[in-house]
Amino acid sequence: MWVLLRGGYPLRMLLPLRAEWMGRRGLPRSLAPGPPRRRYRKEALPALEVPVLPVTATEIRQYLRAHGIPFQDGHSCLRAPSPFVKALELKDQSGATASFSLFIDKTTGRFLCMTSLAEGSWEDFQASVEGRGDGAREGILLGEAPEAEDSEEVRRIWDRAVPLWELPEPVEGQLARVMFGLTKVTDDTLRRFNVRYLWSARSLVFPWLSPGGLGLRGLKLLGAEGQGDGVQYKETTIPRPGVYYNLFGLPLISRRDVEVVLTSRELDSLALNQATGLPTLALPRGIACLPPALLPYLEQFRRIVLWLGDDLRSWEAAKLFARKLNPKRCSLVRPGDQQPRPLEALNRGLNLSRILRTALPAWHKSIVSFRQLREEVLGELSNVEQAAGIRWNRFPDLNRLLKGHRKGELTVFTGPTGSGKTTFISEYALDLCTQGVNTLWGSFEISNVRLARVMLTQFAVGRLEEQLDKYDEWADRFEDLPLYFMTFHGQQSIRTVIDTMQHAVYVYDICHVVIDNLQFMMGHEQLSTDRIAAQDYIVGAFRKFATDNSCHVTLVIHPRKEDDDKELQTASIFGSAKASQEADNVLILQDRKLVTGPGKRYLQVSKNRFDGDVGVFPLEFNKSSLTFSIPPKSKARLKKVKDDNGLVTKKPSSGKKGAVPQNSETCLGQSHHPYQPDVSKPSR
Ligand SMILES: Nc1ncnc2c1ncn2[C@@H]1O[C@H](COP(=O)(O)OP(=O)(O)OP(=O)(O)O)[C@@H](O)[C@H]1O
Repeated sequence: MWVLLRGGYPLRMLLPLRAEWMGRRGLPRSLAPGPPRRRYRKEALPALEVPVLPVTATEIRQYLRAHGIPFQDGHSCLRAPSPFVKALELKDQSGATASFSLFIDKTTGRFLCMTSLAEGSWEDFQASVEGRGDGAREGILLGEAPEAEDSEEVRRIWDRAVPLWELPEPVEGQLARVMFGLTKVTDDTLRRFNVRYLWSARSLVFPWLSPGGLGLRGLKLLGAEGQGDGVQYKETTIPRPGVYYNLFGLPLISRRDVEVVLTSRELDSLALNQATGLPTLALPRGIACLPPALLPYLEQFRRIVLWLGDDLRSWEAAKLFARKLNPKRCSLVRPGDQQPRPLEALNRGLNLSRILRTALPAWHKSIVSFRQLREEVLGELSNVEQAAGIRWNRFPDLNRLLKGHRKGELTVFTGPTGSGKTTFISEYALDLCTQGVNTLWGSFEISNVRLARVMLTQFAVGRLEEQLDKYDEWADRFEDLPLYFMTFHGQQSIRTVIDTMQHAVYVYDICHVVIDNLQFMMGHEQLSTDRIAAQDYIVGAFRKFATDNSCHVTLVIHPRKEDDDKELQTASIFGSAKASQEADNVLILQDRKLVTGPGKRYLQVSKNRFDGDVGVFPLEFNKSSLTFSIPPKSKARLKKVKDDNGLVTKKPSSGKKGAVPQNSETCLGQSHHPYQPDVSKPSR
């Protein structure tokens, strides 16, 4: 009997939020479309103390060759005969292809057998091949997983939902079509994709079906609400988003299809398929992520066109996903006026096939001409606001100075010991995370539990100690944030940390990594020259990582020892000038009072490569919610100082020319928090 599976290497160093400290619903769940996965014994999941090195595609190939296992090199996976098929005595139904039904992810080594649905880590695979499997300890295939906890609810909703044309009141069907922009989508298309409507929730219902179309694994409900002139859509998935892995449209894909169009919404897939007749698939969580667990299902396609949406964020997501899918087989539809998202294109009477023909190859050689870049530049110029990045909800002054949070940048953050660096950076990252920025935390100094407690308090904007009855409500919402933690504590080697970050980018589409703080990667060098050289090397490694992976890295660095009564400057960052040279942004938490301010801390942007705006704004700390916010009607003013070197020139702060008035908005003490994702839910 073949045995599987324990978590693969890097997953052990990454802690998804739900895994340990929130794990009320932490049942093992399968990660890919298809019938329920086979489970392994939970107790077979050992806590790993010694980090195992990640595997490379070359090592996987060498291993397979050394053990006489034939394989085919695919786009993102290697395909090999599945030992699990033989072990389970499953019939090989369609010849050679089915016999090569084991997909091994080239980046992580994780495997999935498409026939038996056995899955596991690279180590599990090796253990199985080498016959090291001691069934009891490693976890024997237990047969079908028990029914998921939500399955009854899924079935109940599905049974109550009906096709749009079967609604008792035809006018309801018409109304729904208008709300969802489906007036041009035919009944036939809706029937093929098995789309229903749940009248009581005024929601469309998209099923998550197994590849054969037989089993029902989950549902996505899409509600629409009129808002002003437009319509606001709201998605609900069962199971919850973190484990909803439905490639919508999969049952309609034939084994012979060699081309597919990926969309970010089910409605777009319907429109595209109807207008072009091409196979289409919708990603389960839109542009938020492309989980590697879905990659085996996309291996058969020689060409993949990504048509994800009509804004810059969709375009950026398409470029990132193409890397994972192998850019050589990907083409991207660029957003533009005449290239809106597919459903809108259908409704506007545009020719969708023609738009698809304009898709640009995702693959670039290392040297490009301006001709290849000109469209990209135009995209940025015509979407200036989006190109400036994601704006903070809680820190409007940061938006004024930095304009937004952009991919691929390195931010260095410093401040005196104990000034509140971790507390501030936690809220700064949380703000972005609640807006869908997939975030990875490396907290080497304080434990993940303590950090998560701070974050949860900031998320709820209040002390939860005194209202434990609200804990679950907040924790449930917090759990759905795309937030992950490295499980490192104390000194770590930079190589291990970068490898783990790399893995997280691949698996969770991480766009923001927070490292608190750099000193924990510097080893134990005693000599100050060694320490400075070590720091330069580490800063260089993070810089390269940010650029290569289009991922923002925020790096906390301690300042050098300075006079207590002096303000910190860019040059006060510990080490050589390398950190501030490599950084795109330098933020300093100053704990000396503003000259004109009320004795509060303030944040200084002392370097901003994006457009050069630098300056300071006051922060007010709220001890019960652990949040920083802007004091209402503060007399303190924002200083805007431009300096070519990125160094701050000290200037008197009040009443100066060029000063920007302080935003008087405040979030504290309000029962309604504009930055909460869903304010109508729990009360405080
Ligand atoms: N502005 C503030 N005023 C008062 N207390 C604060 C403020 N900011 C943070 N704190 C509190 O001070 C303590 C230390 O904060 P934090 O760990 O964020 O500081 P730090 O600068 O990261 O520390 P270190 O230099 O040790 O890394 C925490 O208990 C936090 O709640």
